[in-house]
Amino acid sequence: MSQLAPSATVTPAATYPAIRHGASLLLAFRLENRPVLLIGGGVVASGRLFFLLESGAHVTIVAPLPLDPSIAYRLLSNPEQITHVPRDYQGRSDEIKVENFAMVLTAIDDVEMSREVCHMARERHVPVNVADVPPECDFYFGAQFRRGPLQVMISTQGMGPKIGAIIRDRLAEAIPDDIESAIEGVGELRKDLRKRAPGVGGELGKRRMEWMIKVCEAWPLEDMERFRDQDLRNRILDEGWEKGKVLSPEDVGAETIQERLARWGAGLGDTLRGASVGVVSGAALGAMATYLYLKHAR
Ligand SMILES: C[C@@]1(CC(=O)O)c2cc3[nH]c(cc4nc(cc5[nH]c(cc(n2)[C@H]1CCC(=O)O)[C@@](C)(CC(=O)O)[C@@H]5CCC(=O)O)C(CC(=O)O)=C4CCC(=O)O)c(CCC(=O)O)c3CC(=O)O
Ligand SMILES: NC(=O)C1=CN([C@@H]2O[C@H](COP(=O)(O)OP(=O)(O)OC[C@H]3O[C@@H](n4cnc5c(N)ncnc54)[C@H](O)[C@@H]3O)[C@@H](O)[C@H]2O)C=CC1
Repeated sequence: MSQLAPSATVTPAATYPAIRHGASLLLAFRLENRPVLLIGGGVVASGRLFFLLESGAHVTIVAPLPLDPSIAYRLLSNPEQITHVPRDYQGRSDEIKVENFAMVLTAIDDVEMSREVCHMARERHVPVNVADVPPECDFYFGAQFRRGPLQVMISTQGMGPKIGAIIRDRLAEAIPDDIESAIEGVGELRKDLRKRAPGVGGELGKRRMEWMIKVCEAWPLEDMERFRDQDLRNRILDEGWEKGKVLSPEDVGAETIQERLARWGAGLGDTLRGASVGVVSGAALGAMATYLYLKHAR
């Protein structure tokens, strides 16, 4: 309870949403290069490992052999991100201490050991997830999908993980195709804007944010991938930002052939970088060009 300052005005309660307890705090946890302890080597641990590797964490896995095949594969494919200790975790007597990690996860079929690990982690204020015992989780995983920079997670507060996965599949279907290009385009535009109007906060920061909000509102999601084109970004900044205006897609006109080719070039580059074959034949290039054409032509 706090004492309101005498000058504070209280707005009627109806103005603000009511607090409904029972929610989790949804966050995007940044783990790049941070150490995480993963105990267990089965199929659930394998799912945890995948998401940890994508986040850039360094994972210490303590689990006896045999490991789930996908974990064995990751040990070979991402050795720099994983340390494997091939034995059972011993709880309090183990020389691997929970306090040396940013996060601790157990995915084992030993509830007593899981409970011990949970207590150890909580004593040291290290966030912990125990896959088989929800009350021993400081945070839950959720059903999720990723499209480039976009990540979506569904939580049902532990009530129904499978229904969470079904809802996730429906949401994924509803997201426009190639949303990653739209987000990348906006990211590039924000980066260029910051070069012209650098710094944090202040009047300039306010103007920058107001302008970005208006740009995002003026452009349909499906068109924002065009911001990946440098010439278009320059135009939007020169004729828009510099003059206190916001250009809409109508203002800049339909995409020019040059812009489209530039975007295709970027797309083709990505495709080639992602290709697992070293040599791409002329026929394959032609097929890729057709694919990109169909993908981008509207
Ligand atoms: C609390 C939580 C803790 C945590 O794990 O963080 C938890 C707990 C438990 N799950 C159990 C069972 C199953 N879990 C799944 C699947 C997933 N479980 C996930 C998350 C969570 N599971 C957290 C809450 C999430 C939320 O709030 O919605 C998902 C979303 C994410 C992920 O794990 O990566 C992933 C789907 C990902 C995907 O499909 O993409 C399936 C289905 C399947 O395998 O296909 C089954 C069998 C069917 C069923 O039981 O529904 C049991 C054993 C129950 C028992 O013994 O009967 C417990 C323990 C308990 O409930 O007591
Ligand atoms: N949260 C979730 O989404 C789900 C949770 N579960 C629960 O999660 C737990 C793990 O599930 P699975 O991976 O399917 O089990 P699993 O039986 O395939 O794997 C268990 C792993 O833990 C290892 N292990 C056991 N004691 C250990 C110790 N002291 N130290 C290190 N490793 C140890 C085993 O060697 C094995 O590799 C189970 O209790 C299961 O009920 C199951 C399905 C989904």
